[in-house]
Amino acid sequence: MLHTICKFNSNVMLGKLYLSLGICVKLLYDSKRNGINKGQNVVFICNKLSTIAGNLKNTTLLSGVAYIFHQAKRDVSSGVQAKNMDPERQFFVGGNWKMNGSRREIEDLLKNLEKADLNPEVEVIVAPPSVYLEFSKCRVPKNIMLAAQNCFKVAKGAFTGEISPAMLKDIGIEWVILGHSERRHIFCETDTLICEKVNHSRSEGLCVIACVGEKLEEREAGKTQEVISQQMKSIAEGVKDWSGVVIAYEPVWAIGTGKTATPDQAQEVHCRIREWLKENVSPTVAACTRIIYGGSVTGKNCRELAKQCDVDGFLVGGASLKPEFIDIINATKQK
Ligand SMILES: O=C[C@H](O)COP(=O)(O)O
Repeated sequence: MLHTICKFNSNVMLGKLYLSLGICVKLLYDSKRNGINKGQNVVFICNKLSTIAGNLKNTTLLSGVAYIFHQAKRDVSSGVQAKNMDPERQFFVGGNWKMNGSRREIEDLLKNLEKADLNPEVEVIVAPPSVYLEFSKCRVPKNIMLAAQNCFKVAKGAFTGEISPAMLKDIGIEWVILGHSERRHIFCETDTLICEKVNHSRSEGLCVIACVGEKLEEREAGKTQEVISQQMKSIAEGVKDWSGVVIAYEPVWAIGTGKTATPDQAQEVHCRIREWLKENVSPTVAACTRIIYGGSVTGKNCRELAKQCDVDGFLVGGASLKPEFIDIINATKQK
């Protein structure tokens, strides 16, 4: 896609070429950082270029931008967008450290990740306890991003013990986990509150890993689909721009229990979540949104789970504190 957009004609001046290439690379980088997948890149870059072109005064730069804009638009109308809408979703692995770790342990975990041979095609985040986010920010390897494990629904105020998306952004954090079952069931967070948190986080520019999942009794009562649909509905009500949202399916009965969902069970629910997105949001969002699995993922079971066509990664708890986290990150490499 980048190749297509940057296809210059030989009579474009070298200066314009470099300036324009620089903008393309920057925009592509921004689109990746924002969690935008290949399918959305052309549209994203078109929109950004039109904004830049609208604001620029430098005529040389403007002509370079206009040229790329023209090329990008032409490619969109000639079907490049449609081709890239194939669900090529970048594999995503998150490590949720929950309420674990000390400065020393976190330093070791990050050093081990830095030394590891991680598949560069996988997007990796780790979520330390909030008190260690800034400490981790100074030590996290460049190829890994940080997430908070929670945040509140407003920017500031009298909310003792809470942290806001604005505060997370202020210290350079780009992701947050919301709606985790431990927040739902131990801290009694409702769908309404989760919706408000998702909405506020997205509006502040934080990317969100939004969790859904049924309890054992709900599964046994045949209510999995109903529960997941309700949770998806409240999350979706808080999302206008899906480019920075990852959905984590975490069956509550599989979290920290050693009872992993079978690959078929995971695939069945992931497929239904994608169908839900298709019917209730849009086919594009359904095709581009990563749906990751969480619940007793280990170095041993990750490869079979990763083979499922709608499993786009993992949210890992216990095993993210162990060396096997590296095998989980590399699950697709070892297929
Ligand atoms: O956020 C992660 C999930 O709660 C999974 O935890 P677990 O891998 O320890 O089962």
